[in-house]
Amino acid sequence: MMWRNIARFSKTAAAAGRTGGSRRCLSTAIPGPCIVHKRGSDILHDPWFNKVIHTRFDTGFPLTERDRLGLRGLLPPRIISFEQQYDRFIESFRSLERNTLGQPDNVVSLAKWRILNRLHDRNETLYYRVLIDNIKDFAPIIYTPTVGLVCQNYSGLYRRPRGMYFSAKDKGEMMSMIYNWPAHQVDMIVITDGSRILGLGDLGVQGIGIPIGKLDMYVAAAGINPQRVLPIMLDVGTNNQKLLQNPLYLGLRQPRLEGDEYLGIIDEFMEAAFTRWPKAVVQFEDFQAKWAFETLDRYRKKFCMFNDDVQGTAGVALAGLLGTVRAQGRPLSDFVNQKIVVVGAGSAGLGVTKTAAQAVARMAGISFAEATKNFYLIDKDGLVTTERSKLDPAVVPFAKNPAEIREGASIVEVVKTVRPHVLLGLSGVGGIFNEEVLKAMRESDSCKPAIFAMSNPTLNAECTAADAFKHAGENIVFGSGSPFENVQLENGNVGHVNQANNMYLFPGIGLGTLLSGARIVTDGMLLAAAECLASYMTDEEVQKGILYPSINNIRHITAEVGAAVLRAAVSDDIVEGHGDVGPRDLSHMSKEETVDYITRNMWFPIYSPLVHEK
Ligand SMILES: NC(=O)c1ccc[n+]([C@@H]2O[C@H](COP(=O)([O-])OP(=O)(O)OC[C@H]3O[C@@H](n4cnc5c(N)ncnc54)[C@H](O)[C@@H]3O)[C@@H](O)[C@H]2O)c1
Ligand SMILES: O=C(O)C[C@H](O)C(=O)O
Ligand SMILES: [Mg+2]
Repeated sequence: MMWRNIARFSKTAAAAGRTGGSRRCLSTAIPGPCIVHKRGSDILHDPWFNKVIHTRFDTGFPLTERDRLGLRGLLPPRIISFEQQYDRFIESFRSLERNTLGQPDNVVSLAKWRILNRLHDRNETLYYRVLIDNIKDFAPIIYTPTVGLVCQNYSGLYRRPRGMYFSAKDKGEMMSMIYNWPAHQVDMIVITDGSRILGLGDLGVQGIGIPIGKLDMYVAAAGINPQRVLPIMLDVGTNNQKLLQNPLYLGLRQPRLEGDEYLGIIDEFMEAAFTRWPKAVVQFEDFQAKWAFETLDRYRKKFCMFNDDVQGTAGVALAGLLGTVRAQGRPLSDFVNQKIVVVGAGSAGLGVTKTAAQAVARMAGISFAEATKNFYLIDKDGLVTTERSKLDPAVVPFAKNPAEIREGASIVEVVKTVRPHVLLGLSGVGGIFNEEVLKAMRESDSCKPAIFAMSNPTLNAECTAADAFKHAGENIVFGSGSPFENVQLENGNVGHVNQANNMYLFPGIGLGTLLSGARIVTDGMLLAAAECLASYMTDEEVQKGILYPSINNIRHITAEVGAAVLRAAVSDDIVEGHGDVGPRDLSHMSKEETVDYITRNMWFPIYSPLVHEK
């Protein structure tokens, strides 16, 4: 049963195999050799080359390889295949599930994270293979929601260093420090300063779990070679008093740097990273809103970077919003008439609202100011109106006339007055879409009201899926940032849960950018990614309330998104090519050829014969 899964993916491996000479350990149907500069026990301690499963000593090194690499005698004689190792790991995972039945959710989630992390530490090939083949089961462990718990308990969990740390104490040293990273080539960097980890707030240096989890998704979804990813923690201090007082806290014990001092640290890191790896793509992740916007503005024309919370989330939400129009059985052009209430005006909420209003402006051929008419923005002080003092300039276009609804109106007041088609939460406040709010959505002007509770992790979701269907009605469309089970409805139907998470876009944005060799990430590339996701589902699926593909198809959707991003980069005339594939080659590729090019460049985990070279 388990093995059938692998066989299916082996076909993908074959399809993804012919990638030219630029990568040494690429997957092929018959795997080519992998050059290794180590021998003997050094190989066994390197998770990239190691073929030993972590829970037992069963080893995948054949005898010839043991001879070649000086391993003979260092391992017990029995040899088992990759497939047997795979099955053994899954068996031990399932037995852990059985043994922890009935224990508290947090305990079970962390136990599952530990067993996967141990495999990650010991044998990357097997780790990524089980992750790819079982992405639906394992994404909630290595990514949202468990990754939040891991960050909260970070000091006691990580057994091996992973990623790089640049702290305020490293000022002036970063250009040389960056050369301490052992890999010669880096393709994808995910960086955080730990200031807004999911909806959990400032977790300081413990936020490193987020770049690690995002990069695991890059490997699983986009086939980025795991030897070429780099998680980064910029430690500029923390304002979390509990952490500052915790003797076990591993980060700098000082309040966060602000102003020019803060920017000086990030500037120095960016210069260092792009000096060593000029072709890398940098993803900013989980920065508090003011720095998310400021750094995006500061770097987006200068470096190849994007902010996932602002831009990735906006694209996924826009695809979801367009999907809700289709779910109502209305033409897409009706999007311009949808009334949308967004709760949360931070990096994600504002990014979504702005992008959706831009889409309305484009579709209706009206100005951005006119397009903001149907959007209502609510933050911690309630509805934003022009009466609000000290309005953030980015919020100004969305501020309502207080004569229409009062300044600071609550969510329920706004929902009752506006009767919106969509209620979308990016507030980080768990349960804020309470029974009263959800019941008010029954009076929506839409025949299929949409509720998006996009905050992470699960406890921070604005409502649960079950509550949404129970209180707002069985005809709603539902999306959440963290996974929930589908809901069995009283009318006999299934209430479908969509995971409205930026994981559907960031891997394709990163991969398409990388393989195009684009100098920067343009609005056109981001829009192409969102449009690709929006058109991915069939009308039939959308009518059932299924707005996004199953996570089991994440590699396929990522290839499509990556191709759309690449083609938009070609249209924007900013591509420099990748490896042997130049800008002219890219511009001559048809849509299908681009998808094929992207797919062939996805790394796939299989054991390669190791050949020693001095
Ligand atoms: N699903 C996804 O793909 C995705 C992507 C990005 C962010 N998120 C989630 O969105 C949440 C917010 O992220 P962010 O970066 O925008 O954070 P942020 O801190 O920048 O913004 C939070 C916003 O919520 C508002 N808010 C706080 N309490 C509120 C309340 N009681 N009522 C109404 N509004 C309130 C704040 O005023 C602020 O405008 C987090 O939980 C994050 O995990 C999800
Ligand atoms: O990390 C996620 O799951 C999505 C998003 O980037 C977030 O910050 O919540
Ligand atoms: Mg994020």
